[in-house]
Amino acid sequence: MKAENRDIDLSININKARLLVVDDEERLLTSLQELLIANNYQADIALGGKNACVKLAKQQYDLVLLDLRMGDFSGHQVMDFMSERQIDTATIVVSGESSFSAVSKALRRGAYDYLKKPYVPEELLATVDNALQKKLLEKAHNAMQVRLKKSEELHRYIVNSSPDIVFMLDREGRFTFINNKVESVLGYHKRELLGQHYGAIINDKDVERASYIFKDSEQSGRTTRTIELHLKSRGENRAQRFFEVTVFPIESTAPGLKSAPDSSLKQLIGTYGTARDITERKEAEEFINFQAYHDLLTRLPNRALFKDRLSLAITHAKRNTQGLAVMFLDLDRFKVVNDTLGHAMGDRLLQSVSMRLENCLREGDTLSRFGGDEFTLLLPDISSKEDARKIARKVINVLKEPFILGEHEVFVGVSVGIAMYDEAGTNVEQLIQNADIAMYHVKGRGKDGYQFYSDTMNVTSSNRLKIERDMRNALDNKEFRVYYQPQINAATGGIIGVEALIRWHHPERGIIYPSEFIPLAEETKLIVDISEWVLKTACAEVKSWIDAGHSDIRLAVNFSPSQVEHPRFVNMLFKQLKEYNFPPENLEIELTENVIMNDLEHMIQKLSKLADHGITIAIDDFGTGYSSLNYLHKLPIHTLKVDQSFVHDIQNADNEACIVNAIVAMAHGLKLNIVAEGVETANQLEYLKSLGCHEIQGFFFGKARPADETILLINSSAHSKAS
Ligand SMILES: Nc1nc2c(ncn2[C@@H]2O[C@@H]3COP(=O)(O)O[C@H]4[C@@H](O)[C@H](n5cnc6c(=O)[nH]c(N)nc65)O[C@@H]4COP(=O)(O)O[C@H]3[C@H]2O)c(=O)[nH]1
Repeated sequence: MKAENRDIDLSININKARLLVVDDEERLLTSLQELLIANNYQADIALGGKNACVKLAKQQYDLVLLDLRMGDFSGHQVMDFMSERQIDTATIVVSGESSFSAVSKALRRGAYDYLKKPYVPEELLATVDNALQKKLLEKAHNAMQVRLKKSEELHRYIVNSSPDIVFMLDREGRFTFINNKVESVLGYHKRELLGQHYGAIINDKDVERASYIFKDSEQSGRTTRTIELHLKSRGENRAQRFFEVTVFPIESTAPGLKSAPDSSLKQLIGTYGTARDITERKEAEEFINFQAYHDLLTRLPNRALFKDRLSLAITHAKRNTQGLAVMFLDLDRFKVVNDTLGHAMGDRLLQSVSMRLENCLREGDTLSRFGGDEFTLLLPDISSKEDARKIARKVINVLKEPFILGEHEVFVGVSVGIAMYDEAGTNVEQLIQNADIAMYHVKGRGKDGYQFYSDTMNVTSSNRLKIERDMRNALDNKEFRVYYQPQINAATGGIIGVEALIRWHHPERGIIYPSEFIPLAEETKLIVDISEWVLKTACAEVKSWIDAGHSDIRLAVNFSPSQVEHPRFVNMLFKQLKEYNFPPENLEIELTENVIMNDLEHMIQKLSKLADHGITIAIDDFGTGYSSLNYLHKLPIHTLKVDQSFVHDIQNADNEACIVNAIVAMAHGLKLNIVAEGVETANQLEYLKSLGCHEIQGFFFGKARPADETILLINSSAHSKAS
């Protein structure tokens, strides 16, 4: 209560009120002063108008009893003085003057009352009391007005400086109030919105949701409702701002609002609401969400999102008895780019690869970056292997084209493993893992290409683990053997060399061929130990044949990618040759094109060292992989081995358009030795001979055999040559 009245000047204690009596008649002055003092007022006197002005200027009075007609300075002049100086003191005119004009002049100047001399003391006292009461009320009223104004200003300030848009709507949804915030946040002037329907500022796609919430809040009574909406704004860069809008209904009984005719009845008269700009928060949330499910470099879905989509696709495929394919993609030469051109270029390459891949996919396919240079591809609704094959080829071809990174032109290949639902798995993990296994089979041969997962790749991980364990033991248990396939001089039919091919004599499964375990050995890096063993064994066995008189016999050995990529590859090889005293010129190492292209610069150095020591180098499976002429002349290569798929294409001796023609012609042009692999028929042999291909390998002359059988063959070949 005290606080409330603080602004009201209640200084007029009527009994203690300070009065000024002004008259030019001294006697009258003192009698009036005495009367007032006797009635508990404080009363000063001023003799004449001028004296009154001096006193009024110095002292604040609650009431002036003022004579009008005074010689020096009239009562009217005193009143003018008061109004000029804004001296807000109540005035009662006590005068003998009773002309209408004098009285009305005094009242016009703000006199409270008029008392004609001579007056009755009671009448004067009553008039004084009355004027003081009136002045007190007036003061209280003024103070209340000031407080009200301040309070209104404060509320206006609070509402307008709210961080939110604050608004009120009438029952029809038209703005009846909106704060200034709407101008800075949405760019509207509030005048243009008042009277407009709220729908005018709601983004079209949100209008329906909004109408539900606004209606609902009216219908359900008191409930506060919150909704997130896009509001339309002025200026293009703000077009997509997001707001959290909270609304609740206003009832007729709400404080400060006009009551309904029947005030006992609560009626809804509109809606009150706030709209908070949550664009930044939304964007941050979206970014966090995006980050959780995407790879930030390529902006592709990440592993988690891929698995999620695959899981949905599997459910869909099950329900609709449809197929789907999962592809596991691994870039073949990414490491080289990253190591030689730096990570920034590596990143650019990954971005370009993603873009190319995305461009060859359909809507509904999911491409994800699985990590590093690995990508996975989900192709829903694929029912035939043929369709999957087409896409795999497309993917391979699209990445075969060179990538321009700054001033560099780089080539990357891709190895693609494919797992078809439900043949290669029925759940997310199986399909991804089997596509990965299939990809390793492609990698194992060091070439870009694709391969479908098949059961022979050893389906389950427990199976993989078993093979891995068995493979580790196989070396200790001496279960590996080196078989030798003869390489024949087509003109003479004599054996000029042998290719060492590993076989695994598994105690339970019998002979296992390299295609079944080499990829896993490559994946687990066991290949290094196995290859070392093959080289040692073959060197030892073939050396014994050389020592037995077959001094020209050539030993061709396959080298795996991880073996060749090893930094000490050259030294290790020399060490082994030395250990078995194996003549380097009798050794030919077989590498696939992609092994070479994986790290061309280092490969040039490494192979040059080998060639300097007399070791010959053959490109295996020529024509299936990278097939770029560009590198051939940079490398010390001696032999091209035509891949057996091209040899199989030779149907008869007048076959004209086959690829073999081109490869042989090219090898001749580059003065390279050429070995045709996989020769199975006389027709093929004849045709190759006619092209000038003089070294032949294939079942036509014999499969790979154990060492003891091979030396017999060599002996007999040498014998027939001699005879
Ligand atoms: N259909 C048909 N096939 C023929 C014919 N002539 C030869 N072959 C087979 O073709 C493959 C030729 O070897 P490759 O291309 O180097 O391909 C080899 C090679 O890349 C890899 N490999 C074999 N031994 C080793 C090894 O000791 N170390 C490494 N790193 N890889 C090896 O495994 C692959 C497969 O070896 P194999 O199963 O022994 O299969 C051998 C051979 O048995 C023919 O007339 N018709």
